[in-house]
Amino acid sequence: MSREIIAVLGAGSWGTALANVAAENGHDVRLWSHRAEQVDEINETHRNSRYLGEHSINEGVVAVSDMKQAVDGADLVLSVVPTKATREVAQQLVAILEETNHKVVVMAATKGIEPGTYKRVSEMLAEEIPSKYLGGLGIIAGPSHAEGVIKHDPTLVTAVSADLTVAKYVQGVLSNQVFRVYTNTDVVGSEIGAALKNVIAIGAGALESLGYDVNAKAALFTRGLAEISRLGQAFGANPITFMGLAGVGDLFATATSVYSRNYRAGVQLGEGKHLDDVVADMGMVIEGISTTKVAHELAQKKHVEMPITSAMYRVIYDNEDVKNVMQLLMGRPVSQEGK
Ligand SMILES: NC(=O)C1=CN([C@@H]2O[C@H](COP(=O)(O)OP(=O)(O)OC[C@H]3O[C@@H](n4cnc5c(N)ncnc54)[C@H](O)[C@@H]3O)[C@@H](O)[C@H]2O)C=CC1
Ligand SMILES: O=C(CO)COP(=O)(O)O
Repeated sequence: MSREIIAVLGAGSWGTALANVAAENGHDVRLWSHRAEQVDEINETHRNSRYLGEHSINEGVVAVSDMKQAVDGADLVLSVVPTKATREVAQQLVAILEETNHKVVVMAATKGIEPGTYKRVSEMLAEEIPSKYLGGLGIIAGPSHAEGVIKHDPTLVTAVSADLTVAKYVQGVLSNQVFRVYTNTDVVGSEIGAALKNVIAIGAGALESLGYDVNAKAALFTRGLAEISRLGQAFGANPITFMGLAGVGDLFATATSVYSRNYRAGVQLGEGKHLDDVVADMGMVIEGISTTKVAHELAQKKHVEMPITSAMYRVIYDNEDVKNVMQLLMGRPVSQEGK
C-alpha cells in the first residue's frame, strides 16, 4: 500500500485512535481539531489527555486547527465528529474541496442517525458533499473502543461502502497486525446496527445498576438485536449484517464495556441520575441518547415492533423507572422467536 495522505476530522477519542492506526501504518496523517489547545497538546506531548489519558500517540500524527491544512491534497478523509456535528463539518470540508478542486474518499466513523430527518450519517454526507468531489463514500463500523485500539488490543472493524473497491481501499490503508479491517457492502444494515446498538448498551448499563445478572443481560442482547435487525430489514438491510461486526460484534462490545459512554450513561440513569447531569458529566458524546428517540420514532413510522427501544425511550425521556419498564417488558404476551 502506498503512503496515503489522510485527514481525520474530529480529535475526540475515536478520531485520535484512528489517526494513530493510520500513522502506525506509515501514512501521512493530519488530525483536525477545532480546539487550538488540543492541537498544541497533541503536537507537543503526543497525548490527547482529555480523551485518551496518558496513552501516547504516534509522532506521525500531526494535529492542525486549520481544516484546509488537513484536507489539502488528502486521499482519504475520515469524518469522526458526533452525528450532530456531521453536516456542519461536511460543509466546511466542501468549502475547502471547492477551493482545492480535488476528489477525496470520505469515510464516516460516526455512529448515529440524524433526528428529524432520520438520515444515516453516510446519507447526510452524500447530501452535503457534491459527487464531483467524492472519490468514494462509506463508513467504518464494528466493535472498537478507542481506549482498546490505542493500546493495541486486537480489534476488528468493517469498512463499508456500496462500492467494494472503496471498502477494499480503506481496508488496505488501515489494516495491520492488531487492527484487522473486513469489508462489507451493506451500508444500510451496518449504519443501523452501529447506531442502534447504543440504545441497547444504555439498557445494559441500566440492568447493571439494578444488579441483574447474566441471564437478564443475555435476554436484552438477544431480543435487542432481534429488534435492531427487524428495523434494519424494514429499510432493506441484509439480515446477515446483524450477525457481523457492525451488529452483534459492536452490540457485545458496547453493552458489556465500562469504556462505553452509552453503557456508563445507562448505569447512571438506572441509579436515578438526571439525564442532563449524565450528559454534562460524561464530557463526551453519548450518541445513544438521541438515537433512542430517533429509533423509537422510526419504529412507529415503519410499524416495526421495538419494545426494548420504546422502553428505553420512556426511561430516558419520560423518566420512567427502569424496574417498572423491565416488569412491563417481562409481562408482555409470550410469543414466538424468529418473528
Ligand atoms: N469513542 C469510541 O471508542 C468510538 C466512537 N465512535 C463514534 O465516533 C463518533 C465520535 O465519538 P468520540 O470520538 O467518542 O467523541 P468525543 O466526544 O470523544 O469527541 C468528539 C470530537 O468532535 C469534536 N466536535 C464536536 N462538535 C464539533 C463541531 N461542531 N465541529 C468540530 N468538531 C466538533 C469534539 O471537539 C471532539 O474532539 C461518535 O459518533 C461515536 O459514536 C465509534 C467507534 C468508537
Ligand atoms: O461504538 C463504540 C465502540 O465500538 C463506542 O461506544 P460508546 O460511544 O458507547 O463509547
